[in-house]
Amino acid sequence: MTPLQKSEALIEALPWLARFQGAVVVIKYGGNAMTEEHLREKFADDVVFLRYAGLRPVIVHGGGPQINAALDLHGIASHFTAGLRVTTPEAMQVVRMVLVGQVNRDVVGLVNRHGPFAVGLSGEDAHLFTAARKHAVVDGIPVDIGQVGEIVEVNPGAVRALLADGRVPVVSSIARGHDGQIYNVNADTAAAALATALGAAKLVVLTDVEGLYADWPASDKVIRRITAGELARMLPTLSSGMVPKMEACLHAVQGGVPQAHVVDGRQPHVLLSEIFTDEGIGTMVLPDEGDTP
Ligand SMILES: Nc1ncnc2c1ncn2[C@@H]1O[C@H](COP(=O)(O)OP(=O)(O)O)[C@@H](O)[C@H]1O
Ligand SMILES: CC(=O)N[C@@H](CCC(=O)OP(=O)(O)O)C(=O)O
Repeated sequence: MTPLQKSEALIEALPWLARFQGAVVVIKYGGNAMTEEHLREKFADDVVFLRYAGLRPVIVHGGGPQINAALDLHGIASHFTAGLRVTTPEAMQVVRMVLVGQVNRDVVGLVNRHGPFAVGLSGEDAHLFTAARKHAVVDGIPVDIGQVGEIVEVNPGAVRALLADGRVPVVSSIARGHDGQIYNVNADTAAAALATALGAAKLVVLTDVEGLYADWPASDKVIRRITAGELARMLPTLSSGMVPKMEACLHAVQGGVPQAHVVDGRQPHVLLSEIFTDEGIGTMVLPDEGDTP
């Protein structure tokens, strides 16, 4: 690339830099998007780039595959119902240990290669997330899935304080309950709840597929744009991990977040491509017409 081409590439980002100056962007970093080291480093570089460019990124991370591996080592089998982990008290200890003690630390460490930006938080900290026990619904029937939580309250004060101090909050999706228990919350759900509570300009979900496929697994045609109403109608047809992911995007836009995106975390620098170009990366979820804030 010549110096002129480099300058032109930077100038192309100008409208987006102006538009998102000071904006909070919540990034859901899925466990499946963090399996390769060179991609993990590029992800962290992008986050720090956003911070230096004047945006206020917040990371909510997952860790499904990492939890599966740790449960395996403990001789505990992994079971999912409607995309949610069936979480026994025994499994809950492993989930918390892996998310808060391992994955959160790794993400904080990657971002902090660039300076003192990232601060890790569990959703339990400063009452960030309060959850109630959630049941999965299978064929219209509620099914007990153990210590899985749905978020009933978000207290984003600690995250706001970190943002005001120029930090990059890195949040694990564990919540405390009013009943004194700890709960395992799906990380997509947690990211959407936090994006809504912070009044974020965007929710960006990094996963291991290009976006929402129209007719998966029969076809891999990516849906580029979908409105909340269209997505609500499509939700009952979705399976596995896409259920909580697309529910989360729907709740975010219904909660006032102007746009939610599902993008391919296997693509290097996908975060910058999504925020600074207009080329339609992945799937964009928009509010219904008339609901635009
Ligand atoms: N309609 C769909 N479009 C894309 N992926 C789908 C769809 N339905 C189910 N999936 C599955 O959902 C997976 C993503 O969810 P999940 O494994 O929970 O990701 P993450 O760890 O990033 O949260 C995809 O890898 C794919 O196997
Ligand atoms: C209730 C529930 O399913 N919790 C998830 C939390 C981690 C997560 O969501 O990780 P990914 O984003 O990588 O899938 C789990 O235990 O796997």
